[in-house]
Amino acid sequence: MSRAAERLRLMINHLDRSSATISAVPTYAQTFTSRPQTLRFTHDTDLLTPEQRLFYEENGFLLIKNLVSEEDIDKFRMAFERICRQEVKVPGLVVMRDVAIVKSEFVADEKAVSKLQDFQEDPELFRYCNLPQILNYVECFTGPNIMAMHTMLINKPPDAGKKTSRHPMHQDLHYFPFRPADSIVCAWTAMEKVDRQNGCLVVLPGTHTGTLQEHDYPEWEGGVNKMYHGVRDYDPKHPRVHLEMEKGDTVFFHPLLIHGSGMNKTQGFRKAISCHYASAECYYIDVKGTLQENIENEVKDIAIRKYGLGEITFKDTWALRGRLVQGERTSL
Ligand SMILES: CCCCCCCCCCCCCCCCCCCC(=O)SCCNC(=O)CCNC(=O)[C@H](O)C(C)(C)COP(=O)(O)OP(=O)(O)OC[C@H]1O[C@@H](n2cnc3c(N)ncnc32)[C@H](O)[C@@H]1OP(=O)(O)O
Ligand SMILES: Nc1ncnc2c1ncn2[C@@H]1O[C@H](COP(=O)(O)OP(=O)(O)OP(=O)(O)O)[C@@H](O)[C@H]1O
Ligand SMILES: O=C(O)CCC(=O)C(=O)O
Ligand SMILES: [Fe+2]
Ligand SMILES: [Mg+2]
Repeated sequence: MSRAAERLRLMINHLDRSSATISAVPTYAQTFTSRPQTLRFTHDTDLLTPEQRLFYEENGFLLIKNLVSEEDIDKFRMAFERICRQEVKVPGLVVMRDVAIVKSEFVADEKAVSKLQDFQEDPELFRYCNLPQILNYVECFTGPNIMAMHTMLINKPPDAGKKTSRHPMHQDLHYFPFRPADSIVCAWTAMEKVDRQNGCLVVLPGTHTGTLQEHDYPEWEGGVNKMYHGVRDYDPKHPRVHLEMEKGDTVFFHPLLIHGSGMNKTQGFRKAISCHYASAECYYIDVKGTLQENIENEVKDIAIRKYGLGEITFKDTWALRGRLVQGERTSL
């Protein structure tokens, strides 16, 4: 047994025996989730410290400082700018504009773009998903066979005055027709300093131990972006944590963790790059008749309308976009 594993075993024994909390483990969730008796959400790869494993088990997220170099982030930023200037055309890429500016005149400029989605065919941006230091952490949550299922570069615009720059509280699993949830993880890297002013991520710690909630468009007066569904009823009293991060810091989080982001009150475009990974052993599920049927219908509509695809299944919209990044492609 490795030293880290041995420390973890001792720690778990301690948890099982004692009702006291461990002061070394910073925990936001301990008042409303029971402490894990077994480790359900993490694998032992010798990378995570026992404290980090317990933190993720209890809170559903883990922030790693300074994981991606400035140099890489600057390169991703340049790749983003080239796409905005329309100097490259990337197959499958979805360029989204904020609902508040979408009706205004088109300008080929980063100021018109609020999000790039599905950049798996852009070699420079997709390099993010293959960064070894990211995959080493991802493996702790997915195991060794890893698929990159969903890619995004978010360029959160200054709020145009209608609060449309907010991202409602949601669970990413709502969008995914594959399981098990515990073998899925999102990596989200700040491309610059993100804080409450420019709309950092906001998470409800511990909610990853719950179930998938019903999602729908929130009733916001100023409008809501396409597909920005939110959890219909979440407990507004649940403690929230604002994840303030520096350039290169990366948070890994569980797809059931309820999270969103606040308004961008600055004049800058807040940038982050992210990838949702899943174990290649995950399997597709049929979401017909479930809470996810509304998103299935929306995604299928877009696939048909935008890509001129005939009948396509929700499952296939994912199978076509997913890419193997480590190990063997077995099931997804
Ligand atoms: C190989 C198979 C391909 C299958 C493709 C399937 C594509 C769908 C992908 C969606 C999957 C979502 C997965 C997310 C999973 C992770 C969890 C993340 C949580 C989120 O991030 S939720 C948000 C994710 N969704 C998006 O980002 C939406 C993606 N955006 C788009 O699909 C397009 O940008 C959009 C919104 C459809 C617009 O594109 P386009 O049709 O090119 O734009 P037009 O300018 O022509 O406008 C058409 C029409 O739409 C209105 N519009 C435009 N932008 C918006 C907006 N942001 N919000 C609301 N409405 C918008 C525009 O006004 C036009 O309306 P009309 O009434 O004038 O027709
Ligand atoms: N009225 C609301 N209904 C639903 N979700 C909301 C509402 N207000 C804020 N949120 C969501 O809560 C999350 C964070 O909101 P928060 O209140 O922390 O941000 P903010 O108001 O922009 O910033 P701050 O509180 O720091 O001033 C975001 O996901 C946001 O979309
Ligand atoms: O970057 C953000 O503002 C939130 C992104 C997010 O949660 C998502 O796209 O799923
Ligand atoms: Fe999300
Ligand atoms: Mg607020």
